[in-house]
Amino acid sequence: MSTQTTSRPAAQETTRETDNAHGMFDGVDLQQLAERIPTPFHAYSASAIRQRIDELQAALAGLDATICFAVKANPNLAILQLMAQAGVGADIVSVGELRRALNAGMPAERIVFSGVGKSADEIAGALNVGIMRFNVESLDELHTLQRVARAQEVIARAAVRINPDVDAQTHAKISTGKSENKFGVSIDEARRWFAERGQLSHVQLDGLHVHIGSQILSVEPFRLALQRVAAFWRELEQAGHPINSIDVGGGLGVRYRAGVDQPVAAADYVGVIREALADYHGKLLLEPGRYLVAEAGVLLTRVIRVKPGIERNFLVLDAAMNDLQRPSLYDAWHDIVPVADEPRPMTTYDIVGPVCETGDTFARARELPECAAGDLLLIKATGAYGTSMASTYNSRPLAAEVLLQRGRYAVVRRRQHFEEMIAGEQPARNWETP
Ligand SMILES: Cc1ncc(COP(=O)(O)O)c(C=O)c1O
Ligand SMILES: N[C@@H](CCCC[NH3+])C(=O)O
Repeated sequence: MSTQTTSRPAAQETTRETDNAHGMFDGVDLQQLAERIPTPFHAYSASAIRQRIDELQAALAGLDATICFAVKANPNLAILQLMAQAGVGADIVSVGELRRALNAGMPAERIVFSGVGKSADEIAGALNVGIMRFNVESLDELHTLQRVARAQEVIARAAVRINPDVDAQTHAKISTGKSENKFGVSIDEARRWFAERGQLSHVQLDGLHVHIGSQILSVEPFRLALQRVAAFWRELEQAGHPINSIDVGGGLGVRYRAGVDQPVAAADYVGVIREALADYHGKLLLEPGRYLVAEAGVLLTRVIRVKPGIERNFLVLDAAMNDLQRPSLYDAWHDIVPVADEPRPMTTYDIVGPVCETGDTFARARELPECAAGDLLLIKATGAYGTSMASTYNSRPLAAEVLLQRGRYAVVRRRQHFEEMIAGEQPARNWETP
């Protein structure tokens, strides 16, 4: 799919914190943990998240850069708190995410608002708390921002999201930087915005933003997109439109399949940013989501039963597509391993959940040590876009989330009660005419 063109070795295959050999994860014995917390549940390693933040911050040393974590990757308050404590801000796409970021202690001046569908109410809410910047994705949105800011008698800071027409070489559903995608505007359109920005009395349009997609495993798409943004920035400077902030988006890929995926190291990624924007000395923003949290998370699940099917052997787990959608939605690979480290003969299973559709499949024809009912398994690299995309499909309550740190654990979301799941629903009693 993509080629690794950098000379530096890719990010290390395992780290001390994320090493789950012998059933340990951030110093916690997962067998013991699963005695305390009913499966399925998500576990995150705080140490592994901090390690990723440190890696990226170290790579950015000397630059005027702020990391704004893409909240959509994992909006758990404890995760956001961890980010806030490390000086990381937020990239939000809804007022729900804004509220989470503020509740977690992220200062408004470290929050950027992206997305093609910001409503006037959402814009008003974000302006009210004084967020750092809006990444504006259409002319209509720019006019709405001007209108709302004027009504509030404030100046909104804005960046135009450029669609650079670059193929991120990733899954089509998570590619965002091609001209056929709904995101951003062309450089031609952005040029017109700047030419006419004198008409914007309440919007300070002085930023550029680009985000070409997610789970990107090569530096080349980043390089190409940034070169296009940099050329446009130079053109704007010469035309007398100073740019104070360039937001390079997120998209850095992670290792879902050991021995196969070769993620780009943070230093190489930042190297590309430094190179493409060598003559730019303003503020830099980054919006990584997956890179900071994916490999720091695992989904713990037990085998309900082994079912010999007509053509295949099925391993039926207590986790399902409602707990982790990625395999069903994108045919995504996640490594799956037994927690117990005993030698057993290998066998081949289709690994499935209890939900009533064939798409509820975590892996097809996967080689695993022979399993039995009650065995504890780990589905790996589920820290990003796991719980954030979870649902209660088949009326399965949302799973618990647990934060681990050097041998200790804290439940950061308890398993949803059935009553909570149906809260707000009611029989059709009071019929009204609109
Ligand atoms: C605007 C924007 N920024 C950042 C991200 C985070 O992406 P990732 O999790 O791939 O780093 C996304 C999602 O792709 C996005 O749409
Ligand atoms: N939900 C996607 C990533 C989407 C990125 C958001 N812009 C995934 O699980 O891979």
